[in-house]
Amino acid sequence: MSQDFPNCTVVDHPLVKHKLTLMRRVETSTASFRALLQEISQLLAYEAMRDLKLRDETIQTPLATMEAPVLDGKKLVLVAILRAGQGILDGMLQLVPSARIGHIGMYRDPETLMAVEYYYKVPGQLTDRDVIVCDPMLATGNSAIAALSRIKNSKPGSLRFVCLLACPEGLANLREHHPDVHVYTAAIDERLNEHGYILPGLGDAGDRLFGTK
Ligand SMILES: O=P(O)(O)OC[C@H]1O[C@H](OP(=O)(O)OP(=O)(O)O)[C@H](O)[C@@H]1O
Ligand SMILES: O=c1cc[nH]c(=O)[nH]1
Ligand SMILES: [Mg+2]
Repeated sequence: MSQDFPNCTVVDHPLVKHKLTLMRRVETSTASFRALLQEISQLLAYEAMRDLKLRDETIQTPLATMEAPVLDGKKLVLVAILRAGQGILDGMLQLVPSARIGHIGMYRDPETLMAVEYYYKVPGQLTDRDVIVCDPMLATGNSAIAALSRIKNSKPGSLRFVCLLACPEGLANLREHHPDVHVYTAAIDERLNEHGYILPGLGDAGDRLFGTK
């Protein structure tokens, strides 16, 4: 848990730190950025999924019968905040291919920095499911707050948020609106600039992931 933000776990691992540094570098190509985001998302998932429930199943090894733990992938719902959240979702799906998927389309109004929703498709029945909302950037926190509020209407069994980079302003805002939602991130950067971008950050995650600039 982060010292200043009890609602946040910084996944503080050399592999995560190294890959994040590569992603931050301005000269990193779109192809590398995409591959790195998938890889780092799997490392973040390792922590974010640590307390998922298992059930025992009777299996046969070559030598014996045993009760062995299995995940119920269908109980897990991964929700990407479009566009950039798709990069995290793709990485996590490789670990839990049977997870159910949701998409929330949102963009930030550049003037107000408020989130504008343009798409919502999430499995309807969430009451007995673990939901992980994915978006690489927690900047003002407005997009995450809006997405989490929307999902809470369906009363999920549990709800957590995974990002790549957070900042103090976004974490404080998120904590104020959703104190019950734990955040997993690779790093907490210094601050926001006057345009609502994370410093030092990595720039515009969506544009870097999809090569749109
Ligand atoms: O915490 P916030 O201040 O709300 O900022 C974070 C949001 O900004 C980015 O999305 P963007 O609006 O650029 O959309 P995109 O993913 O389509 O590029 C990012 O992927 C988050 O969704
Ligand atoms: O630094 C930031 C802030 C919001 N969205 C991004 O993609 N990057
Ligand atoms: Mg963007």
